Amino acid sequence: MIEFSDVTKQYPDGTIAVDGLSLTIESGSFTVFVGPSGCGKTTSMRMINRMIAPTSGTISVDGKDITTSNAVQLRRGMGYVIQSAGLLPHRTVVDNVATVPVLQGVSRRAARKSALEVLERVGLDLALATRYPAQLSGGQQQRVGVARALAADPPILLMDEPFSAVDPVVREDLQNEMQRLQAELRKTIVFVTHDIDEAVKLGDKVAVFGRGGVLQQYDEPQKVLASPATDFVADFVGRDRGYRGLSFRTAGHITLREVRTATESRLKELETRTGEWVLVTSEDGAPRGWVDWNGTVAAGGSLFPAGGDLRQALDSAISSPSGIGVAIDPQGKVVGGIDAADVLDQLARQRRTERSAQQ
Ligand SMILES: Nc1ncnc2c1ncn2[C@@H]1O[C@H](COP(=O)(O)OP(=O)(O)OP(=O)(O)O)[C@@H](O)[C@H]1O
Repeated sequence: MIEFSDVTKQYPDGTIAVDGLSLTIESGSFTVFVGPSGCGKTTSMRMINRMIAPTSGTISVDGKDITTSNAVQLRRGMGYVIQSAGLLPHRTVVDNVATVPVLQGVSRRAARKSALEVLERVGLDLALATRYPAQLSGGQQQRVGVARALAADPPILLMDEPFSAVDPVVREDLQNEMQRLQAELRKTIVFVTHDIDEAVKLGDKVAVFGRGGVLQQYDEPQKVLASPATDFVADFVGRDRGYRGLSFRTAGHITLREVRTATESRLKELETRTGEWVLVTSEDGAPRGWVDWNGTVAAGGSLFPAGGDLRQALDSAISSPSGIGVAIDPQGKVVGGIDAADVLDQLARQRRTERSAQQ
């Protein structure tokens, strides 16, 4: 457990970066510090591993005031990942990951062996292990950065905007990987971002910081979206918060619609009525796109993993040229369709149930 008690940081030039922060971070939880630039997220995070000292207040880890531990010792229990990955340019990937264990006295051979295991765990192709950082893409470098932070198996992981510098597709991959890893490892993670979407996706809890380093709200992400504590939070989470909130609601109860399908090889024989769309699939049932009643082929929209959330369901419907979202099973085969009205009905039903449970 990490505990901030009335922590303030004022820099020598008078800037108050963090103002009276009190916050408890449970062990094994994924906590995201989010807020606009300059609101004290990084300063707060760096006070946890004593890279920055508070002006007043105390921070404790597992009940122990961190100023009573040796800073080097303290940092051994905390992996640290930064935006630029921060890899050593003249060391290979595997040696970058092995660095900290070697410094801690593990033999080079044993450290390399476990470095390869960690690299595999973060989803890096092991063929890249003998490359130098400059020979990797930004996304691959970030995976190595995460592997390096995990190499000494620290209970706490501090991550400062780790995925900000990569493109949105790679970023989503890295976020998914992080969720998978955390389900496996259950570290205490503190993650800084200015992206509210990233925060609500990854966080068990989200701490929204405002101007002057004042904590505005510390809550589960769905609560931050549904009931912003201040105007600042409402403004920061933005107009799409209703749509974002759908990602916390299951679409598992929606009955899928039947969708007319045709394999690519049978397209020529297809007869359709006006207004009818047919979903084109591969021979093994994976969706390929849609064809309309004139025989015009259109690319498909996003796919809805059956049993997923309402946001995925709605997005699949509204991004589909036919208006019908395509639901797929874990093998990627089409299992049915979903339209936007089904999603809105389900939302209304869930809300009614919640309201009657509250009464
Ligand atoms: N060494 C320093 N000296 C003086 N002021 C500083 C110093 N480091 C940060 N600040 C100021 O403290 C405030 C908080 O900065 P901090 O980096 O913690 O914010 P942040 O929320 O992490 O921002 P960003 O998302 O831009 O990194 C800002 O006003 C910043 O300019």
